Amino acid sequence: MDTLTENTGLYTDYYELTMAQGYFLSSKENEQTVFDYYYRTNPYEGGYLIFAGLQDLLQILKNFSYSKENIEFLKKTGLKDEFLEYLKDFKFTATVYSMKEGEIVFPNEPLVRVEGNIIEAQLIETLLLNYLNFQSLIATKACRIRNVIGDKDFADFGLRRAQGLGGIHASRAAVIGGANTTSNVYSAFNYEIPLTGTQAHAWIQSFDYELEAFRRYAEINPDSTVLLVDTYNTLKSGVPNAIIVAKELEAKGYKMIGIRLDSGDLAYLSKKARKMLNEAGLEYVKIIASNQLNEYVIKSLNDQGAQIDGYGIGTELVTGKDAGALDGVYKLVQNNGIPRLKISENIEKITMPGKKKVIRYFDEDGMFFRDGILLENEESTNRLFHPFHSHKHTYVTGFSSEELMSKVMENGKILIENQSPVEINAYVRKRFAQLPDEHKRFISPHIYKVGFSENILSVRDHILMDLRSKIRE
Ligand SMILES: Nc1ncnc2c1ncn2[C@@H]1O[C@H](COP(=O)(O)OP(=O)(O)OP(=O)(O)O)[C@@H](O)[C@H]1O
Ligand SMILES: O=P(O)(O)OC[C@H]1O[C@H](OP(=O)(O)OP(=O)(O)O)[C@H](O)[C@@H]1O
Ligand SMILES: O=C(O)c1cccnc1
Repeated sequence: MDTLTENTGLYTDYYELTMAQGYFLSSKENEQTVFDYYYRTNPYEGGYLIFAGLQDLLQILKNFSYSKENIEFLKKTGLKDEFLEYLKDFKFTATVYSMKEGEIVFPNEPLVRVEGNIIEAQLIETLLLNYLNFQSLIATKACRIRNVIGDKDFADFGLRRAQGLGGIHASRAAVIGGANTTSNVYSAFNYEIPLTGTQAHAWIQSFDYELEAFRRYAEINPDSTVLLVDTYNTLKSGVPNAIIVAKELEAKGYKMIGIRLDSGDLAYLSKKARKMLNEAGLEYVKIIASNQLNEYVIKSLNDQGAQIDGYGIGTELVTGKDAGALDGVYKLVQNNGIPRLKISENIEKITMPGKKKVIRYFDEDGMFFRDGILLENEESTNRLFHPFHSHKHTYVTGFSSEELMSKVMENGKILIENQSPVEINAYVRKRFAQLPDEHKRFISPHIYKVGFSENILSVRDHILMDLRSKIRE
């Protein structure tokens, strides 16, 4: 499910429409085209990406069409009647191949391949990038955070600081990457995510006494009480009052869930609060921390021996700080059966032509070893090569392997089962356990190697030679 359910064809940049019109008026509308989606640089200076956003994307592609009002609007923008007539009955019917949502992926490998007529494949560029780039960025941030949180609770608190409506997708992606719950009611409803909530300072401020505010909250929510203890003085007022209320709950047969620390030195305060709670026989009361947290602060809190059982994380999670955006791109790699490429001044930006498949090779312990990019019709390869330095290569004969992309949409029909973000996260966890630790570290992670088959490089080099000779002519 998603927020946009019908006539989603305007979710695009205008140049996609002007190109589509151009293809149509040049009688190219039946040309069969292949586009690849991939990205070039891991966000957060990290060593991997969690691929996310696929299910939302497929849903919106199913509804990629134009209403009467849409067509009237497009007419005013200057698009021609003949093309608008074509758009009136437009439906997205291309075939889509993709990595599984939640797959751990690496730069320069195709994550999604779209095969269709040139108009439909072109028109969805912006939408595909908008969905996959953002959710993958946030899922990756969440995975990095989960990596330092271990098995403790991790709630997404981000909606208030998210980039507008992006917050709805951010909460979904946060759970795919590793958050257990969200405070975002809309996303919880839309995507079946477990919902949690404590209370803000306003609740406590609205009463004359902190104790009165705590008591009232516990009376109304006896089996889900988490008390925010830092409104006046965490150790002198908040924690002692929370202990009184926890004891009162105990007398009524309930167990208070926890307290929340939202300012100050979280290591110091959590240790002191733990001691006070334990001395009162409240070992079961959890300490939740929030306040501008990220993977680095949490790692430092771990190093300091902080006594924190769960985290609420907002701003840094849902804005993908400090990456801002994922540089995913969507490039034409084949037209009417002919592999195509794009040359660039920047050698890294030369595209890989043709229909390709991605094979993951595993070492004898089942850990990721290499990813290989082969031509789609290649059965296997013995060696994987660096894209530009052919002396750098690896033998992959004898390694167990898995093909990573499969068909997920055909003729407007979604071919995969709908999964909740929590279910997708189960796959992330399974795969993350197979990623060697050296790719997970925050500082200078080891680069995971993605190699190419000899055949694919030879196709590329032939086209390059051909293009260069044309430029010289
Ligand atoms: N022991 C600690 N070690 C490392 N970082 C910490 C520790 N305790 C808190 N932090 C982090 O330091 C930052 C403190 O920020 P800041 O000074 O703005 O908060 P505050 O003054 O305690 O609270 P606020 O401004 O929200 O009332 C937060 O990002 C917090 O997560
Ligand atoms: O810090 P984040 O990771 O974004 O987590 C969300 C923050 O939102 C709430 O604060 P609020 O909006 O009341 O502002 P505050 O920072 O003044 O507490 C909550 O108490 C967290 O501190
Ligand atoms: O439930 C909470 O405690 C919460 C939710 C959003 C932001 N800050 C806190």
